[in-house]
Amino acid sequence: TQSTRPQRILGAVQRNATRGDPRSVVRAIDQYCRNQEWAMNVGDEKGCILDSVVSEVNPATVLELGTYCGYSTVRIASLLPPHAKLITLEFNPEFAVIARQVFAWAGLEDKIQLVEGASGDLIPKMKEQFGVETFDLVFLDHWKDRYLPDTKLMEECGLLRKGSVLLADNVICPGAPEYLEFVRSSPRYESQYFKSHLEYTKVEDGLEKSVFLG
Ligand SMILES: O=C(NCCCCc1cc2ccncc2s1)c1cc(-c2ccc(F)cc2)cc(O)c1O
Ligand SMILES: [Mg+2]
Repeated sequence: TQSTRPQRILGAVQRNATRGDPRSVVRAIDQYCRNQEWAMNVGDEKGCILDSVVSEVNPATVLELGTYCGYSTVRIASLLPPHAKLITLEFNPEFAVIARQVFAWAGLEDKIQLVEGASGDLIPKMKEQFGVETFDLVFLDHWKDRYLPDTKLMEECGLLRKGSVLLADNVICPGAPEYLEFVRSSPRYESQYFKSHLEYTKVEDGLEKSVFLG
């Protein structure tokens, strides 16, 4: 039977990356998706911006919305301090199966908790079910029309504190216009745009970093 793109990405990791070496996993996925077939990983160019924000925030608690094959999850987890906690939400069970194997290959499964389900259902359960107080960093990379409602939901659920950082992928392509308008005009956020390109292409895209002011 025909393999899926996530299965082929996992194959590229298992063939080309070294077990327990997260950077080699990231490199193997980037080389495959740049040379063989495009996939919606944040990619190497935007990935460097993600790395710099993670290093600057040095978060103890991270929420990622949208796991896919776990490329950005591995990038983030490889930069976290020892007892930090990364929760990543994935809606598609087939993606989740692949991502868990990518985390295992990278040797990061102890730092990452993958939860399957829709962000709108899971965010209200974060405190009681996952023992989370607030998130120091949130990486938004799921359905683009959920960025704004889920940001409002995280505020309502008390999951953001003064200084929490939201980092949103794809604010230009595919685009999240309502989200951009909100974080750039709200007095409760300090926003900054990092211009880049859509993964593995020359198309413009970028990341929006927004600090919650409380
Ligand atoms: O859709 C994208 N990403 C979200 C996938 C949706 C997965 C979800 C996870 C989850 C978890 C919890 N609740 C609900 C959800 S829904 C996406 C798309 C492109 C793109 C760009 C140009 C194209 F021509 C074609 C695709 C590029 C990207 O970097 C993306 O991130
Ligand atoms: Mg994306």
